Amino acid sequence: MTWHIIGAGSMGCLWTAQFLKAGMKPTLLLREQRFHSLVSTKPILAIDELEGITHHFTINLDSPASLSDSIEYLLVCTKAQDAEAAVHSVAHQLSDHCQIVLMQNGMGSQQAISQHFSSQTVWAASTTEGAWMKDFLHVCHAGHGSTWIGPMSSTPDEPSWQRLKDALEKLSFDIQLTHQIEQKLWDKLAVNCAINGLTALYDCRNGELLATEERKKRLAELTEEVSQVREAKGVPNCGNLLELVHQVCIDTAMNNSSTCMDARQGRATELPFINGYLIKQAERLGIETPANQTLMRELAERHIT
Ligand SMILES: NC(=O)C1=CN([C@@H]2O[C@H](COP(=O)(O)OP(=O)(O)OC[C@H]3O[C@@H](n4cnc5c(N)ncnc54)[C@H](OP(=O)(O)O)[C@@H]3O)[C@@H](O)[C@H]2O)C=CC1
Ligand SMILES: CC(C)(CO)C(=O)C(=O)O
Repeated sequence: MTWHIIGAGSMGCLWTAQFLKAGMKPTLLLREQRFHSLVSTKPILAIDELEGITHHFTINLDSPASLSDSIEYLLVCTKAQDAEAAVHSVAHQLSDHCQIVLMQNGMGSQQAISQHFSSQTVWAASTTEGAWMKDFLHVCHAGHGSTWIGPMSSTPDEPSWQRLKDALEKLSFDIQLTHQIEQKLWDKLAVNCAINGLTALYDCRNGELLATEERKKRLAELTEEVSQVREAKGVPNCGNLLELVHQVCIDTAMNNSSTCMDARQGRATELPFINGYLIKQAERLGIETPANQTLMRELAERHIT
């Protein structure tokens, strides 16, 4: 069984390395230009493990336009704003029974892809694994975590669950297939709605959001609005969301959030799929979200979008 991974950034390289470590032969799909610049080289993927060891693997690279294989398992590791285009770019090669796993933060891209690719089985993942890129095809595994994967499309039949389970079973990551992926996505959305935008606004580490009463108040207001929308959509709360947000601030105290890093580097952020998604859902339900709207306005004034 062969996995194709699209997006050769932190997550794409991290997961590709896991398949290689497990003795599988994944293909990593690059953007056309990047792929063609590498055609005459023998590409090596390097991963710095948390334990201090660096592993090197020779790797199969390809690009959406050059690809001749049919795709049976596709792992999508782009940012949320690029995910739909990435899946469309390989649509011609997706087999009818292809399993597509979406690794994006935020929400909205998963729903759009699962609606469009209704003949394939679309799964969404939520992960607490952490990784960052040291260089092109050189990834650092920054933190061990867990990954939950569940169906976005109407519940897949038993053979589809089994096929996905089999395709992942050799990996040493903690992976749980779940019927409750929507709850996991909403938990992560609450964390990202509260932490990501504020860290970009204050240009601070995650832990510094707990440093003043004013920041803690904003965390609480942002999280409360996520709770209200989630409840109105009928997604059960599995615990206290604000406690979860505080715990993530503590556990990742020294980290700069992905949005803070994107803002520093003048890149587009995933906020339209985080606070932007929440605001749109709230509008449909007639719920006010002043904390999230104020935050998005303040960020836009600083050209963080
Ligand atoms: N890094 C982490 O620790 C974690 C990340 N996540 C989530 O995982 C997702 C991926 O994040 P991450 O890996 O960090 O992001 P990166 O920006 O590091 O990687 C995304 C990669 O996808 C490539 N890409 C985008 N569109 C295409 C396309 N059409 N064809 C081929 N390649 C494409 C990008 O290329 P280019 O640079 O040219 O655009 C880039 O190399 C995000 O939603 C993120 O929030 C979740 C948990 C942890
Ligand atoms: C959990 C958190 C906030 C960790 O930094 C994250 O998901 C991100 O940075 O995007």
